[in-house]
Amino acid sequence: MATGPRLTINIRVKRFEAAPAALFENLRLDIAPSSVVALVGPSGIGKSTLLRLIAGIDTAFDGSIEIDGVRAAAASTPGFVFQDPRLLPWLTASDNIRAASPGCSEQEAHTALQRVGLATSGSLYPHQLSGGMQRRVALARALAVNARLLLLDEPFVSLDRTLVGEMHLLFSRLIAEGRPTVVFVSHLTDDAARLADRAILLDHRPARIVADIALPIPPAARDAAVLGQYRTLLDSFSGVECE
Ligand SMILES: Nc1ncnc2c1ncn2[C@@H]1O[C@H](COP(=O)(O)OP(=O)(O)OP(=O)(O)O)[C@@H](O)[C@H]1O
Repeated sequence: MATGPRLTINIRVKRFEAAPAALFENLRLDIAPSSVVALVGPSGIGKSTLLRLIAGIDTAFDGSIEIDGVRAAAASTPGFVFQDPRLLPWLTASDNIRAASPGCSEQEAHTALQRVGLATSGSLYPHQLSGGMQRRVALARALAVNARLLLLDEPFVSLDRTLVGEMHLLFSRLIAEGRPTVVFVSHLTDDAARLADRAILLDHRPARIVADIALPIPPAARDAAVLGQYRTLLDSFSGVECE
């Protein structure tokens, strides 16, 4: 079975020009292959920036980030899911996927859509898709780019409760099937309790890891009692919002 890569993060300094203080200083994080890591922390702490650094989109920092030993900026592009779907309105769902992934055939785009339950929607344009379907296309697009490493920035934000539940199930299934390495940002401990096998809580400025919590029971085996325990555990460290 395919497994995701190892991430080795060693940020000596990350500072935005004109910012009074560094965002990160001496931040070290080793992420094991095929683990699912939730990045949790207050707004503005640097979670999205950390995802962009891992993705190699932002290279303006002192230190190194390696994906299976290869510098992030030179490694295979990860699958990235943004807070909003960012679909091009003039392209069909299938062509949106192909546009993000040069060399992706129609058949491969179809397979990616099939994996997110949209096998019959490839010829529809974004305005013909519901909000939840657009999120699924965005996920299919990320899978087509790189199904081994997924970086997700608040992938469930502004979805209603039913859709969030559906997306949790979809992610759990895809993660169990493909065993990718996943790093996802969320401000809700519920997302981490349901999906992650490790939660990293960031706080302070420069941001520090204030808790590194293992969530060892596989997501499929987490019943209401386990989820309750995990949420309580995560809230006790983070003080962040819980659903
Ligand atoms: N391109 C940029 N130029 C200057 N400052 C930036 C830039 N991107 C982010 N920042 C600043 O870096 C800090 C961290 O931003 P980031 O978006 O990474 O935080 P976050 O933890 O993801 O926040 P949120 O949960 O609100 O999305 C913020 O103070 C933000 O203003």
